Amino acid sequence: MDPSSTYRIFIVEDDPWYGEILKYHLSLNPDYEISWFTNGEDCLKSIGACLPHLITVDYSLPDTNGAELYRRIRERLPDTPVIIISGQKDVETAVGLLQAGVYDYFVKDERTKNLLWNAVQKIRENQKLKYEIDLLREELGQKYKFGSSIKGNTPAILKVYSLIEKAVRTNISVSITGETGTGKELIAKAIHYQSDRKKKPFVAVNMAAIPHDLVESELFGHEKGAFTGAVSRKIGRFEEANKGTLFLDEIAEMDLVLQSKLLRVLQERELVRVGGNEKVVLDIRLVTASHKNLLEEVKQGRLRQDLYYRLLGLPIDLPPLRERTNDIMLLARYFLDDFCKANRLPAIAITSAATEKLRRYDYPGNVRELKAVIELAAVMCDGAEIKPEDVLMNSDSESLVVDSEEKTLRDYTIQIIKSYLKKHNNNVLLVAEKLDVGKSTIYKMIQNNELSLS
Ligand SMILES: Nc1ncnc2c1ncn2[C@@H]1O[C@H](COP(=O)(O)OP(=O)(O)OP(=O)(O)O)[C@@H](O)[C@H]1O
Repeated sequence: MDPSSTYRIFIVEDDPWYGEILKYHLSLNPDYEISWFTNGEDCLKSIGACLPHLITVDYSLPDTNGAELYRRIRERLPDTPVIIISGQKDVETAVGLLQAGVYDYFVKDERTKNLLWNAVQKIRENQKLKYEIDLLREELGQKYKFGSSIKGNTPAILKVYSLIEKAVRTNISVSITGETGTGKELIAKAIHYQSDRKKKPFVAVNMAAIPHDLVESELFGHEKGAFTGAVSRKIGRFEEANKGTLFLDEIAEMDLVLQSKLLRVLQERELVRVGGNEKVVLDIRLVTASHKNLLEEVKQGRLRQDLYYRLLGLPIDLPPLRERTNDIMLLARYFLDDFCKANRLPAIAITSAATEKLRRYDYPGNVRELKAVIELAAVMCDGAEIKPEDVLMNSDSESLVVDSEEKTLRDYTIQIIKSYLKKHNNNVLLVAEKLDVGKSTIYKMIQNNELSLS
């Protein structure tokens, strides 16, 4: 329900005078469409006809009370915020209602109107954000479908598609293995965004990237004061991923002590934050990835065998690109079109000699490297077609770093000019001529500190 256009508020209030006040006050915002009911049954009946974004409920009603009406609303509208407005200040009832999940509890006095006004605004803002996040997640779901962002037609990759389809039907853990850049994270996202969990978070954690002494608190969170520097409570990545998917990348990098903690959390399906007592119940799908052979890690004593079997679930092995050469040109075309679109360039062709060169290379960095090679070729070429000399593999040039992602055209331009300057002893005129750019372009980059003549 989009909360940004007409915003439907139900008021349940049997006191005609107070009901009129609330209705009048909230109607001051022309976006709000107010429906006023004097008893609980009428409100429940109307829920069937149109869905409210928010409901305010007077605690004492002729046919029911606020707690009972809240319970019945909740059965039908689990996500709609309910505010209870009561004639009496009853702390025990208020605490009980808040624990049951009502959004807020106001006592009728001179401040109620303003409190309600502010609460409605805040709730609506949150609902708008949530609505936008849902839309974005929906879009991401489309993005991570086979054929849209995961490309490949070779039997090896078709087998991977069929395993993903099997994985999304259940909540089974998935362990993905494959060399760097083969698409492990992409597959993990595809599983998440095609599963029932797609509207909940996808949280990715690279075990190799977290400093050793912070891993536990990063994964499981900590309470305020748990250790020096723990100035406030921190929610860990497991909790962040609750109801969604947790992707633990480079799982083999975990030390043995942490492995036993992880095993306990997975077995008990609950965790306790570092320095705390409260148990947090977990409902996550776990997807792990590694470029190492995990069974070999078990044999070498670096990975606990019991953890290995816990994590294994449905194993998916991603073949390196050199073993699926028939996918190279499909991927190359896809990355090239994508790059041209993102940089508003006209479509670029690939000559057959360049195709040959692209197909022959063995891509130690796999799909990620192919993507970088293609993007660089798009920059190096004459704008119409990619020729073999535009296809620069890592092995062709030490000075050109082609394995990074998400660069802009300008980043690439700077990178290339830098490498040419280095190669030609900072001879700006020669470099300008060779790259067919104006020398003033290079001088301007030097002036802007984007380049230096070192
Ligand atoms: N089949 C594919 N179709 C389209 N793009 C792909 C495919 N496989 C990988 N990619 C792209 O290649 C890049 C690297 O993929 P990803 O990060 O998923 O690899 P990875 O195996 O997780 O790498 P690492 O082990 O280094 O973390 C990403 O830009 C991804 O979108």
